[in-house]
Amino acid sequence: MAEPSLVAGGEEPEERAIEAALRPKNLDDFVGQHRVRKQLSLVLKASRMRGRSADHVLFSGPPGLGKTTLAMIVAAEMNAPLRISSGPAIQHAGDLAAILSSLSEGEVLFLDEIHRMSRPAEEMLYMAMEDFRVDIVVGKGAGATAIPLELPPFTLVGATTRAGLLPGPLRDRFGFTGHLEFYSVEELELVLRRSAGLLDLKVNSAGFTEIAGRSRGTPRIANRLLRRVRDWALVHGIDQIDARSASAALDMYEVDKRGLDRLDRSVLEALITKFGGGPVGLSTLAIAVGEEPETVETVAEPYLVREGLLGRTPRGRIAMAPAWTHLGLAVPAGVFGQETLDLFEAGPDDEETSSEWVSSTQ
Ligand SMILES: Nc1ncnc2c1ncn2[C@@H]1O[C@H](COP(=O)(O)OP(=O)(O)OP(=O)(O)O)[C@@H](O)[C@H]1O
Ligand SMILES: [Mg+2]
Repeated sequence: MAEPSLVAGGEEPEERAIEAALRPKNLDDFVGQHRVRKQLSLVLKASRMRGRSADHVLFSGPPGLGKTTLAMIVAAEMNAPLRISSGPAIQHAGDLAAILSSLSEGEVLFLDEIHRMSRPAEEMLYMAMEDFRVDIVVGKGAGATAIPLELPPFTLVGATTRAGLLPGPLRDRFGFTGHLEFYSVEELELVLRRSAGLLDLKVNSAGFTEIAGRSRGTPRIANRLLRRVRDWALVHGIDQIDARSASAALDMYEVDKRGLDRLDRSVLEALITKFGGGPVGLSTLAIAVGEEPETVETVAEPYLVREGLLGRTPRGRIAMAPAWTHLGLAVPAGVFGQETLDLFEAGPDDEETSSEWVSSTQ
């Protein structure tokens, strides 16, 4: 199997440590997402004025856009302690009861990947969110009794890459939902400027623009590419990074002008050269590029679909007209353009193509 992609990245501890170091610590440092930021700021300010813990908050959106960062900012802005857990870590209602019963007044509980919590835990959470109370069940079968337990007021901050998978009753119990959008190139330039300052790196405006344009609308990717450009500059003895050095560095890492990496391009190349543009089934396509179907589906496809380069149809994957152009090939007659893709996207209950963005990590 190929090495982890630069764009999809990995979960190495070093990676996480750097990510933590670059995280904005307050709302003023958080770039972009103006609507969410303004609304959240108001919610937090009002709770501070009332002297109460803030309403429960949900952040949704694709990976790497700042959900965890915002959860930490909520706690910081409320001057409250923060407890972190996640849906997959809470498999039994008892796991959740243990966390809830040890919260202190005003504490912020961050539940990442909240859509992956077990059903019984989820039901316990409903009551905790609404009434600040849980029923602890003691014993089994007919002799089981529920002992009610009062909880101190707390703020739940949930994060999910798949808001569509959250049950309605859970979604309704959040007082505020912030949906994060992909960032513009200009916003990513600001993210990069801030990170370059923290990393003590000299980059000129054109250099920032070059990196931002290849970052797939995602701050996490922007920061990652910046670090690779930094390595390249160091090795090549370059002091001030400009568009040319940024571009040479990212070309070397095989991240192209559109943010596509090696895997993305080999998927498109295989689709076009081996299968005449498709349709071809996912597993056949995956074999052709020497990857697991899941990797192709979750790592490469979401961005290719978003960029209008690849279409998912009931009969398999197809290359869209811009895919030929992107690879420098002439578009053959009869190839699907964007209008046709929109037709496929219209299917109401095909989750992968709903307007709600679908995580590339699940
Ligand atoms: N608005 C922003 N301004 C500056 N930096 C940001 C912003 N949003 C995200 N980042 C940076 O991107 C990195 C990833 O953000 P974060 O971990 O919050 O994403 P996430 O939405 O929680 O992703 P995941 O769904 O994978 O958990 C952080 O290290 C942070 O430095
Ligand atoms: Mg996160």
